[in-house]
Amino acid sequence: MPLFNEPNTAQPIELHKLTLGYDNQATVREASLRIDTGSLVAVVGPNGAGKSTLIRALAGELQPISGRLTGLAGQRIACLPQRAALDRSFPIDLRDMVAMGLWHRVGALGRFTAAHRLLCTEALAQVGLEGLEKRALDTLSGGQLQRALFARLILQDAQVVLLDEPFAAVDNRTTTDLLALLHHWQGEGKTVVAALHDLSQVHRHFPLTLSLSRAQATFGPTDRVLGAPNRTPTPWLDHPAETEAVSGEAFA
Ligand SMILES: Nc1ncnc2c1ncn2[C@@H]1O[C@H](COP(=O)(O)OP(=O)(O)OP(=O)(O)O)[C@@H](O)[C@H]1O
Repeated sequence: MPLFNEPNTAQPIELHKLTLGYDNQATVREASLRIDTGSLVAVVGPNGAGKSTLIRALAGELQPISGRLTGLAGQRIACLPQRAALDRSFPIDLRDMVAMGLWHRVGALGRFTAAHRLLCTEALAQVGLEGLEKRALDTLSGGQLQRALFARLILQDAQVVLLDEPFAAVDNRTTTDLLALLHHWQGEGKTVVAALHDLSQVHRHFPLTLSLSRAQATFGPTDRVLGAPNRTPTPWLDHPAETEAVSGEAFA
């Protein structure tokens, strides 16, 4: 059951000759593609190919070297970074951490009401953590913590959900449950983009794939981008990741 009933005003995300990188070195070069609203997209590629870089750009945390990224302005975007930066020794309980997802509703000066508390309880129940509201963060297992971070994402109720390796070092049961949540979000019309390493998981759950290799982006239906399931070697093994220098003139 959705916790919120707001109209979904999401728009397609478009990359127009988008070049991303650091210190004028292109990690993703001149990518042009369109991600329709309600898409479930895997971003794959070898280590260092630029998956996190792309997620950071979509989250608005990294400015392009050149090109444009459109369709994200005015949309609520939720991003779960890789190995989510969270100090587990911070003295708050699980409900307080999850409640941060309600920031857009409560605001800096707003009052945290009984209705907000109930939303936290419901979100925790949706990820299988009912009854653990008062638990300190440092008493949670890795899988429980990841479930809690997804409960926070539920409360963020974003139109675009960005996930950087959300299932790394997470047990199978948790992964299965959280994948179901991704499908649920897609069913609600949210756009979900997740950087992933497990290609069989991508084949099973992600209809669309954006593959990054040699700074090039290839986007389309997963079977077309990655080949048939269980194909070996992985598509990019012949082409190890590299960055390309961006000439000042070319991108002036
Ligand atoms: N803050 C930064 N400053 C400079 N270079 C960076 C920075 N962050 C990443 N890079 C470089 O950009 C390239 C892409 O990194 P990125 O983290 O996006 O790759 P990735 O595909 O997510 O890798 P992995 O699968 O290992 O997480 C790498 O060469 C990396 O060293």
